[in-house]
Amino acid sequence: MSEKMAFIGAGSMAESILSGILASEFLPKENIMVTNKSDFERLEHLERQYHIPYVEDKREAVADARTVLLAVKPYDIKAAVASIRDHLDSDQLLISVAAGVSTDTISQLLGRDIPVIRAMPNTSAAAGESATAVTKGKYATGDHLRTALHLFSTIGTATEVAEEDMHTVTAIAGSGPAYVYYLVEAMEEAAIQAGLGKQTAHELLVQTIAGAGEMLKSSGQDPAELRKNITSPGGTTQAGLEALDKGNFQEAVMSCVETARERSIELGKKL
Ligand SMILES: NC(=O)C1=CN([C@@H]2O[C@H](COP(=O)(O)OP(=O)(O)OC[C@H]3O[C@@H](n4cnc5c(N)ncnc54)[C@H](O)[C@@H]3O)[C@@H](O)[C@H]2O)C=CC1
Ligand SMILES: O=C(O)[C@@H]1CCC=N1
Repeated sequence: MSEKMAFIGAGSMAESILSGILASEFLPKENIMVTNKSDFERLEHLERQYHIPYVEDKREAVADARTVLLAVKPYDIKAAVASIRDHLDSDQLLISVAAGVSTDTISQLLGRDIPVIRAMPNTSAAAGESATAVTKGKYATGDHLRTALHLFSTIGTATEVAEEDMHTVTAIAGSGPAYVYYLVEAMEEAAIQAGLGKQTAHELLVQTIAGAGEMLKSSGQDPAELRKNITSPGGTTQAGLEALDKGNFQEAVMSCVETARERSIELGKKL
């Protein structure tokens, strides 16, 4: 079996993962095949951008692949699995990144004992900085799990979680980057309204977020401690945090995570 990898679905998550894989040199571009449903513009974009040959015939794409990565929307999973099911063997590994969709559901759709791993990466994979959680289905072995952990560790961190925790993981880590970007958008807007140039505001915020992330990673301090180190009594930070509290910041964020988690559960049930 070659080390080839086939992508079923050529959208933003597929692009983030494959660009991360290429940058990390986990696989050369010749070993990656990408298919899509009907949007050939996406395939042409990937070919132009990453020189990845696209394949229109799914049989051709999966026949040769050791790993098949399913990166279609949850509502397209049924059709996508149906289109590859007959071309898969039990010595191949199917990895799904679809939000909410359980490994049992995928196994049922496959109707065969193909090993399945469910993964939840995020788009920071493109920068080698995804926080990916993985869980294994009933036909997947420890070796399959290690293969998936290895693959995702080339594009960030990779952690095994229990399948029941995947909805929570999706809410905080899969969707998480979007909440950070939303915060940055709001801070940028406030700075611009106060008269700061857009570019200056943007550059300061990018480094502020990256620096805070680095402190969370490397300081050994928890977030509350790091926050307290910045908050002088009666100072600017305290004033700002009090305004956030007035706007029920914590409740809003907790409701954001809980609502995203519930949506993940719904997406899995809708199939
Ligand atoms: N975008 C993100 O940040 C993340 C997305 N995910 C999951 O990744 C999956 C894909 O999401 P996106 O890339 O954002 O969606 P997208 O809409 O950008 O891409 C999905 C692609 O799948 C293709 N497709 C649909 N049906 C197909 C079929 N039967 N065969 C082959 N290709 C087919 C579509 O043409 C499209 O290009 C979703 O299930 C999502 O839950 C997981 C983690 C993060
Ligand atoms: O919004 C979504 O449904 C997907 C799953 C996690 C991030 N994007």
